[in-house]
Amino acid sequence: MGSEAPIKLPVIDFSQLKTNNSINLSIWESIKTDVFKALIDYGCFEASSVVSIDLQESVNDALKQLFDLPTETKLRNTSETAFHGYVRSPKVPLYESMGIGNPFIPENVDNFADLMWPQDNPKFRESIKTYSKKLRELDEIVKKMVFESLGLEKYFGEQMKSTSYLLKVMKYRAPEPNESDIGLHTHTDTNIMTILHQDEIGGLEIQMKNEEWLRVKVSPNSFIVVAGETFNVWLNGRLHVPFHRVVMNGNMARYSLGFFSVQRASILVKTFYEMVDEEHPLRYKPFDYAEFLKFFYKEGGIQSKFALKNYCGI
Ligand SMILES: O=C(O)CCC(=O)C(=O)O
Ligand SMILES: [Fe+2]
Repeated sequence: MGSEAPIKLPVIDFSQLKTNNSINLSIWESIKTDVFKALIDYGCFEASSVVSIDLQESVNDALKQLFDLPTETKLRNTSETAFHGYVRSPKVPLYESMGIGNPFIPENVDNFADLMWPQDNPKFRESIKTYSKKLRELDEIVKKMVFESLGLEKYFGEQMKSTSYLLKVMKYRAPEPNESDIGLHTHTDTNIMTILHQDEIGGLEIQMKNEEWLRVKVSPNSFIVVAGETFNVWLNGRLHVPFHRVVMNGNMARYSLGFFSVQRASILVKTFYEMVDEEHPLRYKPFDYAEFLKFFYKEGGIQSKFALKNYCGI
């Protein structure tokens, strides 16, 4: 009675993977097994020790400064892609977000910083640039491990070239006493993979395969790596793609960020031929991710919990 251990996400430590800048192969193999299993069983895991506590703290400070800017300044963050610039919406009243495309390209961070702080903010620039490089490295490592686990190495380089990235920074204000505590509604990520970080306030909840909701609490410099629907289209549904949401509690604002990898427009998302056999019949038709996003945002796909399956499922 009450003795069942609470479910916890698998924790995978990447800090020993490289010694003197070269990969330790036996550690690579052991982490690879854990990563692949976690993405099949949970669709996510905690990646620990990817950045230093100091770097994480300077990014946390940067986010607070950014969201404290006047709304008219934040509105300068625009994008051709819906929801990639500054977002505020009555549908998610606690939520506010901004985006930097391909943030490991220094010029993209500089352009964003120039818009927000014409008088300059060198600390913001430097911390976001270093941080984004680390996140991109983690993204590549995790994907390479999954590709290797399934004998798909030959596709890896090509897939990485057809990927673009978005660093989305988010603030959730605390709800008023008569307001809902939902910060972000239940959804799956439709992109390839997301690397999330939340501050000490917490609030991220992930649904397990048994439908139980797990309130995620991780170390201050850890990330939660989450498989997205596009990844599962490539792999014909072999991964678990978890529903997740943000539920606020307490009276403090919450800050989080997500490093989203997305298939570039005009390069079709399609299942690898090797992933289809009698036991695994083809589950998805090829599609263009940018076209899907138009459907998602304009034709009400966003209302559906199964938007991508509705769009391209067989
Ligand atoms: O703020 C968070 O922790 C989650 C954000 C999220 O799930 C998303 O933007 O897709
Ligand atoms: Fe999400």
